[in-house]
Amino acid sequence: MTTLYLRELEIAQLAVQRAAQLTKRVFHETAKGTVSKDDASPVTIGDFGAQALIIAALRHNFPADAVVAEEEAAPLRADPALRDRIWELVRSTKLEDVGAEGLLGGGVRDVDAMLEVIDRGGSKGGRVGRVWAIDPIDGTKGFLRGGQYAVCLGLLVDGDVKVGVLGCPNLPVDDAAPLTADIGANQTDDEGRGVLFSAVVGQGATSRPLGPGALKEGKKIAMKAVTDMASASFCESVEAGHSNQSDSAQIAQKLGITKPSVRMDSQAKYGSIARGAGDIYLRLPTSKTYQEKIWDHAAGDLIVREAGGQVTDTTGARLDFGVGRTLANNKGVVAAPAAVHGQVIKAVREVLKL
Ligand SMILES: Nc1ncnc2c1ncn2[C@@H]1O[C@H](COP(=O)(O)OS(=O)(=O)O)[C@@H](OP(=O)(O)O)[C@H]1O
Ligand SMILES: [Mg+2]
Ligand SMILES: [Mg+2]
Ligand SMILES: [Mg+2]
Repeated sequence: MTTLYLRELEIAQLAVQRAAQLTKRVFHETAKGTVSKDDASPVTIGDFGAQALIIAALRHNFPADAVVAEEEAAPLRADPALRDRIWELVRSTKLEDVGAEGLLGGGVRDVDAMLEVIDRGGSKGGRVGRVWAIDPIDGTKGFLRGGQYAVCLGLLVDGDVKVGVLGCPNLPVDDAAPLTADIGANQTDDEGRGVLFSAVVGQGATSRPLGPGALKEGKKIAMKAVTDMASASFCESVEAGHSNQSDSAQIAQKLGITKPSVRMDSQAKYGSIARGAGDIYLRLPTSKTYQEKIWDHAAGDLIVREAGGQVTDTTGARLDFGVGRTLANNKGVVAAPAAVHGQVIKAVREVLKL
């Protein structure tokens, strides 16, 4: 039993590590090739490049698996200059460890293969079979602002998350480092930064340095016990449009939480609470129509649950990853240590009148 999903875990970790090397290069460039998508959200050359490298690694190792990924190649087909900038990044990003690079299949053949591989992320998802969920850069706005972002990869089997990996280049390596108020801006990936969170179902969650060298043994991580709500705080989005701020203030008041929320972009929030640096992840619906995307939650959901947490929507129902590309059956997210999750949900339901 203990070797279950071992190969999937190894490939996922290496694929995320390699993709994060690409995003780190873009993070340090002033011109990030930002394009605005139809929903007015940004995407950069880093998002496209990381998606190409991750899908290439998955296709080499698990050619029969379906892939649900956030980005598509259409804007690159319409803009050869943008396409060529991404190709240059993809072509030249390799793992230092030749053996590890070989395991990933050695990258992408040419520029046309890159466009093709990016568009392999268009699966509908669903309840049956193996589906990889990819967010090549989660928290693109944070990435552009110099805040937190994450490279995210999860494996769903028949709708359940079995493997989750999060690469967070701008979080401290040290699991015990406290979360500072300015974690959402002016971050670096200097020495001491860059962490890779992983989990396999039934086998716990770990953290280890993200790179650039060979991946070291992971350390088990666990959520911090919340014994007193007065010393706890919420971990929430930076973007006000992604989580309802006035509802969260009322919920905090009901629970007796007095500390301000820690604001951080991306699934770095899930990783941070899973290792006990933060307490409770709260994401409250801002609109009746927005459906959360599976790639924004799959890896984080498993990592938190394997670290001793519970992850549900605002009604207390588990996140349902088996209904397609979105979490159509869920509204919002509440992730907390198992012992206090029920108490948090009660307050959320009262305030949201659920
Ligand atoms: N309206 C609305 N409501 C909720 N969530 C939304 C909404 N619009 C976008 N998104 C998704 O939010 C992803 C980033 O989420 P976070 O809130 O964790 O980070 S951030 O503080 O907003 O950067 C972000 O992921 P990326 O696009 O990968 O950055 C979006 O998928
Ligand atoms: Mg996006
Ligand atoms: Mg995202
Ligand atoms: Mg993204």
